[in-house]
Amino acid sequence: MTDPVTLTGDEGTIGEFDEKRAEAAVRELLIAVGEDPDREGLLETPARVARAYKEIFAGLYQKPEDVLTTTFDLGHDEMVLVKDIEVMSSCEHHLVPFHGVAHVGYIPSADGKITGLSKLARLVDVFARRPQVQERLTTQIADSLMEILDPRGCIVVIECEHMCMTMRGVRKPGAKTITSAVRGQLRDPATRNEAMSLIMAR
Ligand SMILES: Nc1nc2c(ncn2[C@@H]2O[C@H](COP(=O)(O)OP(=O)(O)OP(=O)(O)O)[C@@H](O)[C@H]2O)c(=O)[nH]1
Ligand SMILES: [Zn+2]
Repeated sequence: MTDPVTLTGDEGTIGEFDEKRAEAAVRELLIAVGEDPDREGLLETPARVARAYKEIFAGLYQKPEDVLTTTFDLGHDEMVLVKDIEVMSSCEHHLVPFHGVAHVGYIPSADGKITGLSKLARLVDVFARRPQVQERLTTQIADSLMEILDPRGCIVVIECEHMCMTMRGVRKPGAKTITSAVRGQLRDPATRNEAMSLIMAR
C-alpha cells in the first residue's frame, strides 16, 4: 500500500483501504438484498468484491505528482495532445461504472518542460479510479496538469456513458456526457478551436 493521500475539496480525508471491513460490508449487502451469503456460489464473493474495490478505487491512494514524473526538456512549445485515452471510473452516486474516453492536451511551458505521453494516461487513471462525478474528474485532471507541469495551457475533454443511466433509473443506453476543462492559453478561441478540431477528427 502506498501512502494514503489527504485530498482537498469535498472529498475529505482518505485513509487506507480496509479489506476486512469491505468484506463484511459486502456480506451485509448480500443479506440486505435477500441473498444467502453462505450458499456455495457466494462464499468467496465478499473477499473477491473487496479485492475488486481495492483495484477500482486504487486512485484514492495515489498522488498525481507521483505519476506525472518523467519530464523531458525538448524545447517543444507547440501543443501536445493524446486522444482517446480509455476512461473507466465509478459514479459516486450509485457506485456503478461510467466509461468512455478522455482527450488531454497541453502547450508546454516556455522552457519546454514536457512529460511522457503515457503519464497523461496514468494521470487520468489516478482520478478516474475514485468515486467520481465526470465534471470533477475533468477539472482535477486539468488542474493537476497545470500545477505539476506548469504548461502555458491545457485542455481536457471527456466523453462517457454512465451505467447509472443505462442499467437502472432513466435507462437510456447510448447517451453520452461530454465535459471539458480549458486552462491558460487554450482559452484563446483560435487555439481552443485548433485543439477541438484535432479532438473531433476521426
Ligand atoms: N452531474 C453529474 N451527474 C451525475 C454523474 N453521474 C451520475 N449523475 C447523476 O446524479 C443524479 C443523482 O440524482 P438523484 O435524484 O439523487 O438519484 P436517483 O434518484 O438515483 O436519480 P435517477 O438516476 O434519475 O433515478 C442522477 O441524475 C445521475 O444521472 C456525473 O458524473 N455528473
Ligand atoms: Zn450514478
